[in-house]
Amino acid sequence: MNAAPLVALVGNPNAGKSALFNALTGARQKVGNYPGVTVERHSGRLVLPDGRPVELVDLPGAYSLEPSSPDERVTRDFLAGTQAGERLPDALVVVVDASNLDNHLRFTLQLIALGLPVVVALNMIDLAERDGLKLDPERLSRELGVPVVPTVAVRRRGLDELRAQVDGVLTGAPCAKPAPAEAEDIVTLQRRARKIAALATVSEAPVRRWGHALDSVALHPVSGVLMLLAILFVMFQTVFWAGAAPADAIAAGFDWVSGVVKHLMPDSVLRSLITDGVIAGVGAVVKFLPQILVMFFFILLLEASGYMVRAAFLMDRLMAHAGLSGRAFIPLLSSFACAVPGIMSTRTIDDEKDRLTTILIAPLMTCSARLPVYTLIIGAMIPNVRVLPFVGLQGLVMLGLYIMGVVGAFVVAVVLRKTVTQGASSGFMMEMPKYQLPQLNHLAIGLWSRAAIFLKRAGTTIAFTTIVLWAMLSFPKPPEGSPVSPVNYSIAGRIANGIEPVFRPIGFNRDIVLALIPAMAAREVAVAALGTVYAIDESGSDGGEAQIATTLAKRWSLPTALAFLMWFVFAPQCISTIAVTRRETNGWKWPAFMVGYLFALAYGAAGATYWVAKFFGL
Ligand SMILES: Nc1nc2c(ncn2[C@@H]2O[C@H](COP(=O)(O)OP(=O)(O)OP(=O)(O)O)[C@@H](O)[C@H]2O)c(=O)[nH]1
Ligand SMILES: [Mg+2]
Repeated sequence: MNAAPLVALVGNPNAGKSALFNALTGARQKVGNYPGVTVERHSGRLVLPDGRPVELVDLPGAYSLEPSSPDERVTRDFLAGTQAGERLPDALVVVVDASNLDNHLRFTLQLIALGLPVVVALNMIDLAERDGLKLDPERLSRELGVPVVPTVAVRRRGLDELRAQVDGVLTGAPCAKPAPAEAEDIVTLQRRARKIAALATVSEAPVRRWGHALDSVALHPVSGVLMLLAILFVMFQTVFWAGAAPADAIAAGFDWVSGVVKHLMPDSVLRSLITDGVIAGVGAVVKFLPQILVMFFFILLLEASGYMVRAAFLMDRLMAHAGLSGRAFIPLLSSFACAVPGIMSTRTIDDEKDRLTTILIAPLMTCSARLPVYTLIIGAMIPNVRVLPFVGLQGLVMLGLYIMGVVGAFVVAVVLRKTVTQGASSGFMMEMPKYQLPQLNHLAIGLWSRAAIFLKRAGTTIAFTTIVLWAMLSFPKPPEGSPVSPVNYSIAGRIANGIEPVFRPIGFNRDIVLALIPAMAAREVAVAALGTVYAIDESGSDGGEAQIATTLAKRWSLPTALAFLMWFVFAPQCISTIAVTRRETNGWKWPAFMVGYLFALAYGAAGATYWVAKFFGL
């Protein structure tokens, strides 16, 4: 006798399902396990107003029907009727948090579209009222097309009404089912949820209202993308505008130290090591600390204010076009700081192919190590002019390079998804956080830790590589009166001259080849290397660090500089990234593939840039 209808409690995590389950079933509960997984199955007996029993199951909370954990998978399978040993439920009680309505309605809409009889428990009404939010349950019921019962699970409020409505949907003639909606993408779903939530809202406190008003701009497919671009635009303009003066001050400081050392020490190999090697190399990199901090200030600000997750929502549709999971957004976003943590955080993507695609394109996100390279070349080669009153050309070029990386990543993802990592992508569900004023001390701590990481790199990897490079650039010394320059005579110079023909077709000169090889240790080393090369090469002149830019402008043509920038957009110039890819993919196959395709891309893009620029007579 298995006559008792089966009803499931379902909803977002923390909606109050278990509280409601306890209130509805009291002591009549059973705890078991779903076969094959360590997920508990809670069921109990609910008694309808006329005394008939119903089996009530409390499902694990989920954000969507696309599972990202074993718990969510149980919920999905249960609702699809494919969970082993379970039958399809006869009705659902969807529990939503009234104070967080638009977020929770998203899943509700998906659940209603399943076509099972549904009653919505509008739970936590007490918290909503405390927050100054007044809702109209009848209006909500009309918009959703299902009964809505306000409840306060912890105070046992609304339980009788809920039982009556469950009875109603179980016994009532099966109403015309809503046409099972097409699997909607997250942005559309979110927009519908927000609209319904707005219609069901009678009044709300001003703070909540502003948040909603902001969201209607920030999440709109057109105005939202414009807003995102505007924010990025301001960010890059500020990097140049606010970073330039302190950068010059730091460079002047290193020059001063170098001058003092030159004054105190007689001309010797040791003095050259200190001034041309360590000070010129490390100084060339440390100079970019202000710019990096400005950039991280923006990123931390956007994260802390609650905007970043919204940007993720906005990007989801685009990501889906590229065959990427929305979950790839956060790893890709952190790759803007550094691809290493970005690649490690792909562990949250449970589909293997999704994850692999994300790992393979993560190095295309412009990491902060490229910033010194970009800033140096742009500062030296792109005129500091205003295109419009507030729009500097240098900032625009920088934004362009970042966009180039992103566009490149999308194109690569599309290609990979059609070839080596075929498969479908899954959607993205997350709770939308409230907008918040960022806390200054959190920002300060965040900035401090970035600065520490950067300076530590400058003091270790970069200093070490620079010293090795200095040695290879300084020895052997040309004999007195030799017409060959010291750099060309050195080991490094000879190696670079040997490799240079490979890069000549894409417009690279020997200096670039010299900079690229040690830059495999860390991208910033390219800047340090140029600093050291020019310090040794121009040792006749004062050779100060601030002069790299002048030397560059003198020695490089604009097409060469642009090709060099392009190279850095695409090239896998970083050993740590390759190492972490090997670790995360358990083998050499994928890192080898990644390095191969990125070098090919970099070579092609740099070459194309060089020749197009030459063609236009730049
Ligand atoms: N003020 C108030 N608190 C509630 C209400 N319903 C539940 N809570 C509290 O909200 C918290 C989360 O409730 P749960 O019942 O554990 O939520 P859940 O939906 O089962 O969460 P998961 O099992 O994680 O999906 C608990 O601390 C409850 O006491 C309510 O109506 N009003
Ligand atoms: Mg629970």
